[in-house]
Amino acid sequence: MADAGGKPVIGVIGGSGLYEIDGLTNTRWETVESPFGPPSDQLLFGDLDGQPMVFLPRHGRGHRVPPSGLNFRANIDALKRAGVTEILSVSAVGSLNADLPPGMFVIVDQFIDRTFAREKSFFSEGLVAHVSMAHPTCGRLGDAVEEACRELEIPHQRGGTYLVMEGPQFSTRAESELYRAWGCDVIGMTNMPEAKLAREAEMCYCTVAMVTDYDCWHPDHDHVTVDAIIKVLMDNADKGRSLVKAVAPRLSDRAAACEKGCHEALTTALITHPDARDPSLVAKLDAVAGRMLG
Ligand SMILES: CSC[C@H]1O[C@H](OP(=O)(O)O)[C@H](O)[C@@H]1O
Ligand SMILES: Nc1ncnc2[nH]cnc12
Repeated sequence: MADAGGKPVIGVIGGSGLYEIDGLTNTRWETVESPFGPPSDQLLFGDLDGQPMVFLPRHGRGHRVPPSGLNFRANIDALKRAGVTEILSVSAVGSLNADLPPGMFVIVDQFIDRTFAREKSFFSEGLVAHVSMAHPTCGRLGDAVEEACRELEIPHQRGGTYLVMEGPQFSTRAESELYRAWGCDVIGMTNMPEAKLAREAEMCYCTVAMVTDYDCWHPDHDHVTVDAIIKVLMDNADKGRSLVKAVAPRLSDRAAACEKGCHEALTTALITHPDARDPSLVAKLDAVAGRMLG
């Protein structure tokens, strides 16, 4: 359990290309068990310039787990159990927008969820909840990421819509054009239901998306391949790691409670009458919804 003495604890979910954190001291990999099953890997606990940090490689060390095989519920539940209050999600994405070339970082603020083969909620029969997803990312965490991008002179865009596809195959040209017509900026396979579950678990969540390719719509660029993605990621890995290092201290002088309301998302969400709740589900939700379930 990471303890920041009432201050925010940052958890980094590292996507493709971000498998470690620079400058982390007092590190230890620990197994965190979750009633929702095994997370992608052990969690790496450490300190970054005195700020407690927890790191989870989204696809596991060695990139073993495909997007549809990720146990998103276990990942978020384990981070919550570890004491994390704010999640910085780092992701590789394709660009759907001519103004977002490879190498650009996008501080995502909206999602369109087109996934269909994933467990999307901690809640189910026996305890029903409906949280708001109107603003799926945390503006306070987004401010910290934006300040860090500016300081490091990383080319970035504040705001953007991330289309989440099921994968694992990349999109067809017709799909890519459709998502562009919808006004989407970037495309990836992992941030949903991650963001929904972070909201249900009352944690701040913000995505920094690193553009690696133009998917398959751009007339002047080849369609995306893993090789091309890895090449851009290697060129940008240092920037991604420096960004995480620069975000962490920006949180340390803040109150743990997020003024955007992320830590109170369940206050108005539970609808099942206390007498009608399933005790076994209530027990499973001890970390995610303990604040509301007592
Ligand atoms: C490496 S190819 C595509 C892979 O990369 C992205 O994952 P992440 O968000 O974890 O960086 C994308 O969504 C695919 O899963
Ligand atoms: N074009 C793309 N489509 C889906 N996921 C991606 N991750 C990186 N580039 C991608």
